[in-house]
Amino acid sequence: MSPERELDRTEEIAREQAYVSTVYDKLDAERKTAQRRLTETLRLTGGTPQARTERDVATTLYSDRLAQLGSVEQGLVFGRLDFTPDSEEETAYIGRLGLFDEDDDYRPLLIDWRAPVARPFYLATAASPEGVRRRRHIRSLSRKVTGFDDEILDLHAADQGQDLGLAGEAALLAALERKRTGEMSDIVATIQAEQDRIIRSGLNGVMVVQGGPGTGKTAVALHRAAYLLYTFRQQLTTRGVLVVGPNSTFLRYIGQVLPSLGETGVLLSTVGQLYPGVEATGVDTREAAEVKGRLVMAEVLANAVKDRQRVPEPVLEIEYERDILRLDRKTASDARARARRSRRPHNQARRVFRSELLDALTRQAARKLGAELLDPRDIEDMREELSADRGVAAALDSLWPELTPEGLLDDLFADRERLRSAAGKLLSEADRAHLESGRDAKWTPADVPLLDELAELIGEDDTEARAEEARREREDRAYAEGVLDILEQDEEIIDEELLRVSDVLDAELFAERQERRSQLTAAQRAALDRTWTFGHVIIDEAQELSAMDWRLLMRRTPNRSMTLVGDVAQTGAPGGARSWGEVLSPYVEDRWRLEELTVNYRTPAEIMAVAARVLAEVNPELEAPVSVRETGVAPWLKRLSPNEMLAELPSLVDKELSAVDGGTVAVLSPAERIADVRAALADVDERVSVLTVETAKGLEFDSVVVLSPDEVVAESPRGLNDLYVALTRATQRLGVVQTGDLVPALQPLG
Ligand SMILES: Nc1ncnc2c1ncn2[C@@H]1O[C@H](COP(=O)(O)OP(=O)(O)OP(=O)(O)O)[C@@H](O)[C@H]1O
Repeated sequence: MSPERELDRTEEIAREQAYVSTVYDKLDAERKTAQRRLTETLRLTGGTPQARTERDVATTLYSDRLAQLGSVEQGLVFGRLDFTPDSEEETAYIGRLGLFDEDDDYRPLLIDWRAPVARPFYLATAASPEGVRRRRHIRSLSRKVTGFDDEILDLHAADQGQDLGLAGEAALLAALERKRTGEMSDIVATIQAEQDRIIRSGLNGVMVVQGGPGTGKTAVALHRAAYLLYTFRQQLTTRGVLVVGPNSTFLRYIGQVLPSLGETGVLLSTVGQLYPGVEATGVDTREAAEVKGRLVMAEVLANAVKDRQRVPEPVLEIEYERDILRLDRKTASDARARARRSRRPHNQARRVFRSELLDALTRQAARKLGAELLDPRDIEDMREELSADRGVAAALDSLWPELTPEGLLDDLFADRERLRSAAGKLLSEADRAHLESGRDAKWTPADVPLLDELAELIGEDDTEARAEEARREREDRAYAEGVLDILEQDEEIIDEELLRVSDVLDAELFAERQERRSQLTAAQRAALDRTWTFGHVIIDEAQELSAMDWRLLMRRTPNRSMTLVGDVAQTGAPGGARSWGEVLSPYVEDRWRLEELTVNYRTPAEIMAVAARVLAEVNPELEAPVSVRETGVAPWLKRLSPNEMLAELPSLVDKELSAVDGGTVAVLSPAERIADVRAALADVDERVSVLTVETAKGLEFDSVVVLSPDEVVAESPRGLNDLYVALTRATQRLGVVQTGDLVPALQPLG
């Protein structure tokens, strides 16, 4: 760069610094105001219940605002748009949130990246500039502007990224070259046009985002959550947004992205965490997980519940008051048919069944005593006595017991006969054997959708609990009103005191109601409530979900406002998706829209060439995404015996660590060898992760070493898909250690 141009740049940086500093000053002022208001609100005490509610709302509001203002510190201002002279727009600065100058007629100082005005920052191209003359990416470190990259959007200007339609190519490449830390970063400054369209797509309906590895599906999904919360805040804050990921390692990896965008009201969860009260820490065998995920399990479970609704074969004798009552098959069958016809879940229909049988037993007992001698009141008393009798209760329970989802599922998998009866022809003997032998003492993630299905089938008999709650509320109110009456009649009590007492009484009732509604955010409440339904659900790595997982998630999204992101070419789960249509048709038929991402931002071209050969073996019709960059570093392959591999791993990993100079390294191993590999790398640097391919899904590392690829392929029916996933985790370097046969697709490496 010539000295003059260098000087110009320095001056330009100083000008940008002055503006950016003004924006930070405004941020500081906003923080101070929010803090002051919060402190003032917290200081207030007493007042009417109405005032207290208002105070609670204000406290939440100011705390949220403070958290939001605190989260946008880094890279607050990252873009600037200059428009053509004939455009009506003025120069606009784009950043992580919107800030306005109240003293200057609310002139925007900074425009939130999600606002419609910011859109040209992501969409404008030389061919379609949208009134933009220049797009500038501002680089900064803490509050200091360190540089900028300009793009002049006129047709004569060179547009290097034209082939792939990249916006802000220099800033994008700088972001992609950055060393990975083990936590995903946001991409607000460099969102690309094809991604922007998906992020800002409307709230309603089911949208599927299909894209190969590294195309930014996860990034897009999270930015979409932030966009939807910004644009449809009213609608979404009450019901909340759920983001589902494949496992907790993945959730930790993405956990910081939304907070860094100032959004904390999103529940991140795996399917296995969506059944409150159950921690699914067990592990299924691959085969057991596959069987548990099949759609027929819904029928098997429905049968299992029906099997617990029995009738006597042929007569049940019940001892009652030194006599014997007889319950025959026909009476019980009629009662069962009536209870089932009520279409209520098992525990609620149980009431109908019991009531029918108590009627029958009362008639029988009355006949024995000579029914003509009894009046209706005697008969009613007799029914109550029968209902309270332990022997009778036990007999009725033996026919139609109260069930819990956990109890029933445990019994089903532990009892060969029960399972055989419920499965009928739906499961083969081998399938059933997988369910029995694959049992873990702990619940597994694949059990969770089964428990959820059972919770629907079994239901909860909350008649008494609800009646009790209503009674308590009535009593409290009556008591409060009674006391107030007394106080009003007592002339000795002065008005002020009367007011105070009435406040306390009402406040007590109010507090009780509040306790139930609670001050938690929608996301927090949703996490505690199995029957919660969300305003929008985003599912990442959606191709991995089983049919039973889908049933659970669809129950949580009755409005079908969903974003599903995934790649059917990366499906590793044996029960995972082969096509999106197949997965969705039971729920929305063909009413879903497909968006595709085509550019790979993660994996350099050299590595992608290797991965693409594996993909061609999976299915020659599938196309690998196009890499956005090259590194000039060829992937390496080493042939070693298994023992040599374990011995050499520490030094191989050390070499990779120094090659990525402060970046991250992953060693991806077949599941069979993972324990040995972990032991061999026990003392290694914390930037090294040792993982199976399954747990590496969705993650990325600067360098990846794949061990024994032939075993990865052999380990599962979708082994080639797994190998494809493994090879595409790298952002810079790839190595392969071969211990057995060479996988044909990797031949050119050797
Ligand atoms: N527009 C962008 N600007 C900067 N970085 C980006 C952009 N899009 C994607 N990336 C980066 O590319 C990498 C891959 O993105 P992401 O993990 O979202 O891809 P993915 O499609 O979910 O991949 P996979 O299916 O392999 O898990 C991440 O590091 C992400 O930050």
